[in-house]
Amino acid sequence: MAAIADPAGLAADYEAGGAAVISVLTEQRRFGGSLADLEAVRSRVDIPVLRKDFIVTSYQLWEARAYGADLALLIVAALDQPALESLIERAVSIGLTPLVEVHDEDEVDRAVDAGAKIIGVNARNLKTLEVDRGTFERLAPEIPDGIVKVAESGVRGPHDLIAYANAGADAVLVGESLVTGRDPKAAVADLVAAGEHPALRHGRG
Ligand SMILES: O=P(O)(O)OC[C@@H](O)[C@@H](O)c1c[nH]c2ccccc12
Repeated sequence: MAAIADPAGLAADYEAGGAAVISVLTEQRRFGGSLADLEAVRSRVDIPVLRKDFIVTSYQLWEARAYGADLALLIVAALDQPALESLIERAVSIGLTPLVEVHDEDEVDRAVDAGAKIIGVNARNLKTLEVDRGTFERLAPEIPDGIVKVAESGVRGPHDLIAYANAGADAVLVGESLVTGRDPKAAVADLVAAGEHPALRHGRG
């Protein structure tokens, strides 16, 4: 994955471009992120910040809160069902909104059963890092109405965002294409404009 020289500066560009939430990868060993990045981003932007990491203990939720996160990613594949349930509950109780990440039908069921209110369908296989853009379209119908649906990974530009929106996505989580692009603020603004197109309002918002 691309290294980010100045995460807080990049986050400020995303905010200026109209991003609704900033996701900060804090996983160090595989992805080179840090809690210092989370703290730096938090102090630079006014919009909500998501801690993106492999969270498996409630301590990591407290940590997320202490370093300024508003949301925390909970990856279903990394957790057994009792752990998923207790981490969702704990997150909510300390004022963190959980974004519950799934990769297949079985994980959707587990997320729903555990009480997830926001589910992210990650098109990227976390073992191979390969992206299958059909994943969201396949899983979205399995997610009950009333749960916010986030399409994660693989958004190269407005075209992919529109495809996800047409498949039922309420939001998208975008990493690589913004990190490696030339003008992150303009790239976010293009995505936001595409997402606001009236033709995409299928009875939502
Ligand atoms: O870089 P992309 O394809 O735009 O994807 C962003 C995000 O979905 C992806 O980075 C991600 C989602 N969940 C994760 C968990 C761990 C590491 C990375 C991720």
